Amino acid sequence: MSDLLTMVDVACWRGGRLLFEGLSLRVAPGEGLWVRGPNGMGKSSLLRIAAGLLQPLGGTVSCSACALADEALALDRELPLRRALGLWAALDGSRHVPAALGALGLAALAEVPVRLLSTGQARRARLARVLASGSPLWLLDEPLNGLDEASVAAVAAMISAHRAAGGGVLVASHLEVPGGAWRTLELAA
Ligand SMILES: Nc1ncnc2c1ncn2[C@@H]1O[C@H](COP(=O)(O)OP(=O)(O)OP(=O)(O)O)[C@@H](O)[C@H]1O
Repeated sequence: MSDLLTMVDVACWRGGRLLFEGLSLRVAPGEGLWVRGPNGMGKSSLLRIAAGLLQPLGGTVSCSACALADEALALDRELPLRRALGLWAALDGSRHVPAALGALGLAALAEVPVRLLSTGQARRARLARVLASGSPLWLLDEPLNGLDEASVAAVAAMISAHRAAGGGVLVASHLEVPGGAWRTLELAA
């Protein structure tokens, strides 16, 4: 099966400096790749390049349909959560919203407007958005930030199931993320 993400010899210039160069990686179906490194090394920038949101200085990027969960909630604050997630699901032509709500323990909040979610609930909602998208490749930026123990377990189960179904995950995280074995990529100065 072909890779979900391939980067070859990628370089990134941001904030007036070279963050990294000569970076190559791949994520195959079922795989997880964990990007580590100190603050400011370019982990989030790497995910944005993979998502096509940031132009690399050099190199080539080939990425299947992907969904990025970063700091941005990217959900309409005025809509009930179920409908806000539905906009993302519709974009990909999939119907994964009930599964996403259930997986992140958000089913009881389906009709609550996004703006009323607590900080932790909103963090779970940004991950539910990724699941709802039905995308084969997930790009997760610090997915465990601000999550309680039960939510971390839910994220682990969600990642395991996604990988078992042939999905791939590229995660940037300071904490070890459960959900299967990870290959690691260290961004260092
Ligand atoms: N929008 C932007 N414009 C200019 N420079 C930026 C922008 N976003 C980030 N940078 C710079 O790019 C560098 C890498 O940032 P990035 O967020 O990719 O690092 P990171 O490894 O994810 O950091 P952290 O672990 O703190 O989240 C930093 O020096 C940062 O100041």
